[in-house]
Amino acid sequence: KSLAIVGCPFSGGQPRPGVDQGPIHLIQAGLPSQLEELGWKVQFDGHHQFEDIAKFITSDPDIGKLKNPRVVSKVCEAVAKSVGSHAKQGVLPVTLGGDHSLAMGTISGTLEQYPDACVVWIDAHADINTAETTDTGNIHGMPVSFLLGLGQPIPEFAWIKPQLKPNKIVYIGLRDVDAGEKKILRENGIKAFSMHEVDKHGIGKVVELALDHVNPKRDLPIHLSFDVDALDPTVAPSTGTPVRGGLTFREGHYICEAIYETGCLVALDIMEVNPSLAKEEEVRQTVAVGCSLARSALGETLL
Ligand SMILES: N[C@@]1(C(=O)O)CN(C[C@@H]2CCCCN2)C[C@@H]1CCC[B-](O)(O)O
Ligand SMILES: [Mn+2]
Ligand SMILES: [Mn+2]
Ligand SMILES: [Mn+2]
Repeated sequence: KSLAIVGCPFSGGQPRPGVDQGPIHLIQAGLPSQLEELGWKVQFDGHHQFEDIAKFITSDPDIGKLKNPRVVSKVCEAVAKSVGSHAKQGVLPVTLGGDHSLAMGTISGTLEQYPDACVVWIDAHADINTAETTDTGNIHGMPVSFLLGLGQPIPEFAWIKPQLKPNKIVYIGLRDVDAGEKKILRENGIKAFSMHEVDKHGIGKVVELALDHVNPKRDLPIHLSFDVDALDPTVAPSTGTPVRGGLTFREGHYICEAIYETGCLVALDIMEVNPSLAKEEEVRQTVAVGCSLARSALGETLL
């Protein structure tokens, strides 16, 4: 079994510097050899993929509220090609962010190869704002709306085929959802397990219910997109938009272990590790949790 680590040194979907250094910190913490330890054949295409794209875009004025729209779009398009080509070769793409706007690329790539794939989105946020609903204009808060084809089409993002259907995505960990996003979730009947449901049912039941919704027969490919800010800030402090009251270390890892156990995982994203936002020990802790989440999603077990 082969996997390809797709390092995405990209921060254009949000304003805080440093998240582009997430991949190199995860790699330098030893992730490739940790995954080889689990029996994976690991390929890594280097730290500089996608970096030169921004150079060719000399001007990138806001489109409405959207910031860095052309660079975000072009980088995500390149990520889609990379993820799609790995998937086509039967190689499991492990995308390391970088901010969560990159999921427009990773999930587009997955759907190219696995049109029937479902998406499990682990996050404090829904990342489903449209150009009309976003308050910040930060595109890392919007990828799901593009993947679903919601809101007015934006020519610069025309490459994104709205292949994802509302009943093929499920969220776990939500606790900071904008009013406009709540409306979108409701109107589209999108299933979301907030931290309230996690408290109520326990993580085991929530994962079961989430998979029952998007993958009832456990026979569909799964794309797991994990934003480390889904975890409580005491667990993953060095991230761009921390929100209190998040998943425990174990709840986060349980989700990854349970997804691996389905045998359906075809793509993994570990996003929003920003190694420049906290003290050295907290950065180390956040990077370490990014690596351990990846290991758990890729077969590491406790016994
Ligand atoms: N919805 C958001 C957006 O910017 O669109 C607004 N939110 C920050 C905002 C601060 C004030 C209280 C309400 N929340 C961040 C989120 C995007 C997170 C992107 B992710 O990839 O980190 O999940
Ligand atoms: Mn390659
Ligand atoms: Mn996110
Ligand atoms: Mn988030």
